[in-house]
Amino acid sequence: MAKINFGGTEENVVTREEFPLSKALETLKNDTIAVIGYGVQGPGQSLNLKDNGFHVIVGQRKNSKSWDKAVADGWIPGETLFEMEEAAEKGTIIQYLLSDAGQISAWPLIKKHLTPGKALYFSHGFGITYKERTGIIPPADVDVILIAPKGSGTSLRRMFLQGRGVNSSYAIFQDATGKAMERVIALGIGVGSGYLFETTFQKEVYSDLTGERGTLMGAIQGLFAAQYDTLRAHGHTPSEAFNETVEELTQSLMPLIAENGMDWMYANCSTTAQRGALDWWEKFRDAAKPVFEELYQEVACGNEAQRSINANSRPDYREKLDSELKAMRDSEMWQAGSIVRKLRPENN
Ligand SMILES: NC(=O)C1=CN([C@@H]2O[C@H](COP(=O)(O)OP(=O)(O)OC[C@H]3O[C@@H](n4cnc5c(N)ncnc54)[C@H](O)[C@@H]3O)[C@@H](O)[C@H]2O)C=CC1
Ligand SMILES: CC(=O)[C@](C)(O)C(=O)O
Ligand SMILES: [Mg+2]
Ligand SMILES: [Mg+2]
Repeated sequence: MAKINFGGTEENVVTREEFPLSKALETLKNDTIAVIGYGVQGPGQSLNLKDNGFHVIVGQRKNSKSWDKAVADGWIPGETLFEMEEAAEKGTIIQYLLSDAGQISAWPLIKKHLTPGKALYFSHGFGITYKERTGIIPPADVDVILIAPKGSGTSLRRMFLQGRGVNSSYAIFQDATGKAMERVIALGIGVGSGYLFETTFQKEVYSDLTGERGTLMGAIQGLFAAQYDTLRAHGHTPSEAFNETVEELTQSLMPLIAENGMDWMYANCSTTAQRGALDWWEKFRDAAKPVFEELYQEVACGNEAQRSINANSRPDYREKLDSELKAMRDSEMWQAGSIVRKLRPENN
């Protein structure tokens, strides 16, 4: 285990150098990894594990879009693709990758097959942390572990195929076999992570729910909309408002932040822009801080989890989500965006 100093704080990190793929394969050589659920994380994790040489099977409801996708991706019904329950029975490591609400309804089915010595694996701290709400209480004689890739399952697969990878956090909730640590690390390396950051189930879910509701998804759309609407209200055209709000950020400036940090992005903009950004950022921080504090409290007390369980357990949750996403897509800002994207020089 390496100790790495992150801006003054030492943290435990497992690296691929100390735990290479060959060691991961050796650790799990007698295991069958059953990936339950083939939505977004399921395909990314199962295909990466398979390509890395692990013994993987997939469990998914028959007669579903995800089943057809699994077949199209090369999983073979009756050999490597099964109904969820059959896969759970065959697997010694059960990667529970249904949606968080799906995990609640399928739990009785999975629980039956958690015989002593097996491992139950999550990619989110949700089911375990909010167990009073989810009812997910694993038997005491199985390992309960977590690998949470810090990215979409789509990126996990794409970046693996590009020879890159997405790092993950890892946690152990229950070590029944005495081998939970080597098992969880082997799985993290197996899904293609290069570095594994130590966390707990609770820390993972609190930070994840805050992040996706905050800067990663919720706050960024809110900030975009506020600026776009302001520019439009003052007579700027849709293309001008979109370019100055989204396009320049994603195409030009975000890649610079990713490469070398915020100050370096600033340094590659004009002195005029640097002056203004340095003067204004704290005002935006102070305006947003109370909203983030409220968000964190809602996450920590379980209200956010409950809202998501309620909404996503409804039989028509998919239609509802699709119609909300459509409303976003149809908004003037994102309609302007779809045209601006087509006009990128490389698409010409
Ligand atoms: N989407 C992502 O990229 C990320 C997801 N995670 C976590 O990974 C886990 C899996 O998430 P996703 O891949 O997004 O899941 P998802 O929302 O794509 O659903 C996965 C599968 O669950 C099935 N499903 C849903 N409800 C079901 C039910 N009641 N019975 C049986 N099957 C049902 C769906 O058909 C689908 O194939 C979750 O714990 C999530 O929080 C973690 C990091 C990123
Ligand atoms: C992709 C990811 O890590 C998220 C945003 O937390 C999620 O999809 O739940
Ligand atoms: Mg996340
Ligand atoms: Mg999440």
